[in-house]
Amino acid sequence: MFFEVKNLNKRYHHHEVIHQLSFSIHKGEILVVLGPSGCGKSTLLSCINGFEKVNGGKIILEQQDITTRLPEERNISTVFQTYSLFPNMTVRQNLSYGLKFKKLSKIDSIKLVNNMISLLQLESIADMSVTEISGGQQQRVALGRSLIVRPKLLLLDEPFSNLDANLRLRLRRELRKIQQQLKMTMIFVTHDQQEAFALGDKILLMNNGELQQLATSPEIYNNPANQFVLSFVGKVNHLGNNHYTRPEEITITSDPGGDGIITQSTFQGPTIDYQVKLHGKPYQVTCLNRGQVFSINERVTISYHEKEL
Ligand SMILES: Nc1ncnc2c1ncn2[C@@H]1O[C@H](COP(=O)(O)OP(=O)(O)OP(=O)(O)O)[C@@H](O)[C@H]1O
Repeated sequence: MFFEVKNLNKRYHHHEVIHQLSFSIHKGEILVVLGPSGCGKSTLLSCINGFEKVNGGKIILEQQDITTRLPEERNISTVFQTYSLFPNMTVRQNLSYGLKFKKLSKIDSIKLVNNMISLLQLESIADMSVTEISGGQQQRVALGRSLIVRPKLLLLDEPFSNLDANLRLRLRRELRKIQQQLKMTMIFVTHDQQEAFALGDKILLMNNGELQQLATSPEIYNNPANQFVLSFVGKVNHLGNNHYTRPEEITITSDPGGDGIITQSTFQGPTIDYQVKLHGKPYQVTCLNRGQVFSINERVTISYHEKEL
């Protein structure tokens, strides 16, 4: 296995933030760490990159135990939410900064910087100060600065959360492409489910410092391991005794004699969200918008398959 975390424990004073966490990653994979605010995602990254000491367990990179190594001796790079670029330098100078410690010839350094500029499409802003470029461009430079030193493992801590929705989407796609081109192994932290589903080869879902499920996006969504996972990813209608159905698994049919009644309707464009009341119980329903729109107070019948945890 390329990278392994075994029985990791981390405490701040007496507060245990990570408890017996174990997982592994293949080379060239993106693992997305997903979980609610405060569940320990950033702390996990800090233990992996060595900014924080662990209280138990092992961290192994390419069969080498790196648990107690200094951050600069781990061959791991981190991209943060705040870009932390050098404000008095140009894009090119920011990119070349990390290479100073690499004992490369000047020509090789220039070549690597130029390659990174073209990989990240930064040609038109390469000689501008980083204070003069947009947030999306700054984040691309921060990514480039981490990639240029060719770490064995790249950690990304909510790198796109300061950017608007469209830019996030674009950078997510670009990151995926670059990751595949460079065959880079990455751990990407987010609390955004859509981002996790779109990016992760695997998703590690955490709560209160404990692993809840480690699986692909479809597995997590379609076969949640427990109640926490079921409720954390997507919407759900709980039917009692660990039975449930997802809103998109319910079909509505217009029926003047039906027992269901439409009580809420939210038009989303490609989909429409309804609340249907049936025998006093509200059901969340998501329908593909195929032209039929149900009205509030319209009588309907609903049908669905129950699933069991
Ligand atoms: N340096 C620290 N000293 C003491 N407690 C800390 C420290 N850093 C984090 N914590 C606590 O550890 C817990 C986990 O924090 P962490 O930042 O890892 O969570 P997170 O999942 O990354 O949250 P978010 O999504 O909000 O960034 C929180 O209860 C936090 O208050």
